[in-house]
Amino acid sequence: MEENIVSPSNANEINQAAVGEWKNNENNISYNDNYDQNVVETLNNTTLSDNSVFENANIKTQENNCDSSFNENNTWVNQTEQKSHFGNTNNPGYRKGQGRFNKSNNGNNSYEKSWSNNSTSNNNGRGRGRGRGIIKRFDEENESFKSEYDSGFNNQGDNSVPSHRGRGRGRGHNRGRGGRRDQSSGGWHGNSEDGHKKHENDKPTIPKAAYIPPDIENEESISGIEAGLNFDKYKTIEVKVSGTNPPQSITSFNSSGLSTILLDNLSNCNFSTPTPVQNYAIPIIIDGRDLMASAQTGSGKTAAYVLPILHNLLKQPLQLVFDEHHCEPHVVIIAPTRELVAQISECVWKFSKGTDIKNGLLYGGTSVSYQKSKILQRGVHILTSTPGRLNDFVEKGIVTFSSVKFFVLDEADRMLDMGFKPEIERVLTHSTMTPSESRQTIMFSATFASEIQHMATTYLKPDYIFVAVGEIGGACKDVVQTVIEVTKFKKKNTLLDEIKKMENCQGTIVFVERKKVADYTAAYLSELDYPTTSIHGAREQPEREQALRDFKTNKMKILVATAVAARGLDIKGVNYVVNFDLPKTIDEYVHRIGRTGRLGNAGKAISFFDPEFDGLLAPELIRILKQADQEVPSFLNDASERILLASPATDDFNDIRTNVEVTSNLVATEEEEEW
Ligand SMILES: Nc1ncnc2c1ncn2[C@@H]1O[C@H](COP(=O)(O)OP(=O)(O)OP(=O)(O)O)[C@@H](O)[C@H]1O
Repeated sequence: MEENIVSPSNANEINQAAVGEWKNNENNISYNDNYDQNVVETLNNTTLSDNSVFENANIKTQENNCDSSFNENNTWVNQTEQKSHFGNTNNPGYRKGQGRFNKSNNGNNSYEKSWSNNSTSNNNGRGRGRGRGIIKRFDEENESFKSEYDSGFNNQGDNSVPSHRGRGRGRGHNRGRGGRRDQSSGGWHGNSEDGHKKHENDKPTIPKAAYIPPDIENEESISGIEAGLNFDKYKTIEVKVSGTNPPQSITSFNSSGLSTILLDNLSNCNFSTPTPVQNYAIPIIIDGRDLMASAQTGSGKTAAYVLPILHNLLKQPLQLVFDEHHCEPHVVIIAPTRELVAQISECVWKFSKGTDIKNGLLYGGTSVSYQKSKILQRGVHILTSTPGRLNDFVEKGIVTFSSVKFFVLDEADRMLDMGFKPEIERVLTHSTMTPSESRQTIMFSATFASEIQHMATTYLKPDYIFVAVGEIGGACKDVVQTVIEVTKFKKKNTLLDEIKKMENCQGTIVFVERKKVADYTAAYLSELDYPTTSIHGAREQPEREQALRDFKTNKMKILVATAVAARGLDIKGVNYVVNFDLPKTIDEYVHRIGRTGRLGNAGKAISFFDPEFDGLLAPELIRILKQADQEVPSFLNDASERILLASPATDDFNDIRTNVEVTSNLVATEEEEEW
């Protein structure tokens, strides 16, 4: 099928779904969230699949399914299931909902005032219906397809996000404002009449647009965060190294032995002093050892593996292996989200500048044919990818692994948890993959639960080195953490209060659990004149990237995000992280609040704790607060006591191996070295 190419310039024109249930009683706008907490766990246990199917599929949307019976054989579902490697459909996640509408975003990628109860804005869309059925939906947080138990309908005219329909009939709960926002009139257009007719008559087929992301413009556009006042405090963090004969750590880039061209690039990027994780990881990787490393968020883990890998490639140049049909990268880096893959690839780009090293990237939501032609045009030494897209290319024989010398898992614990593990296993057990003895396997994360470490050892050589900078899974101490007790119905007002208290809300990320709450919250804040955008898995890729760009360039002050933005994203000037909804796991909390307070800069995290829903997190939250020398509010202690009565706290952990040598603070000081 021909791809419908969308370039960044017209990316904004794609509409996106925003779902939620609104009540607008004149001046009192409220949101009715029928969120069933229990379904989240189910959703987390769903299958992995490949996002690129999107691009190969003709997606049929059903518009405004008012009072209609829904097509059970959703085209999208069928397209998905035809792909046998998308595997397990036995484990559907179910999400309950009631009638709801989709609301498209406008062309500015923001949520401008748009839904005021204004009779002149033709704001009279009606949606009724209560359909239920198991449907397949792509979940970009997990880059996977999920089956969902969904009711409700799409009250939107030309939504390019596939609609999801099960059987349905009867009355729904939407009122008014569904539909597409027409830029020409600036209002919401309820389009139930039109939509209904189209649904009955022609069921339009909307080809999936294939997006070509913009190339990196220059170093300036991807420049990293500048070191903050607390950068020097990194020196005081305890570092534990375990494993036999670890190489001596370095104390400066100049004495690291890194190639001159890398040193030049480092200096161009204003990297003057290595961070602790760089002090340790660089010599270990240069020395050819496998490595599992944990260090706090924002402490330079990416450069800690990119630099020594580049160094080794430069020291022993490897011929590019490719032809018009396939290529064999020497380095494969896998990360969980698309934006993170792009960011890592930018890091490779800036440090390999001036060398012959070829760098490619693959991620979902973008044109398959474009990415294919990019990597086959000239071959790649280093390929950075999300797992789903990589496996798609592997299945098609476009990428094989016979030449792999380095295999890197960034956010390794996430890559090895239930969600991504099958995808990673598929790569590592691929018939062409070089055996672990013939490659270096490298894993990094700020969090590394011991069960994940156990799993990870399967892929590492037995003599791998383990480096722990500070407490594994600990929060960055430069983030001041505040926890506020608030019930779910008061969160919206509390958020507003907190934003008003900020001197300047520029650089605020608000994390929510659900995509529709992300859209609702972004719309709500925009309505109150706080320029806000959102990033989540139901947004089209161009919109996601535009949202990030708008936030990075301060066009938007606030970014409302789901888990897609929790890990790895390195954005300058993030001053606040607000956990509007707390995540389900403490590791996720650590990653989220780590979007601020990076590289020695100060940051602030505010979390809304709803005792009804967040109680289970209380003991771990207290542990993290204490570890980071933060105040523990009494309500949290109370909540924790209730939980601990049921289950005792877990111990701290380190390297899971008990039979290896452990060295603490192995780093030589500058003085020692000079001496
Ligand atoms: N030695 C250094 N000197 C100056 N800047 C650095 C140095 N190391 C890393 N940085 C910058 O610090 C920022 C954080 O780095 P990076 O994103 O690699 O952190 P991380 O540890 O991977 O964080 P996370 O756990 O959130 O993924 C980036 O902007 C990077 O360019």
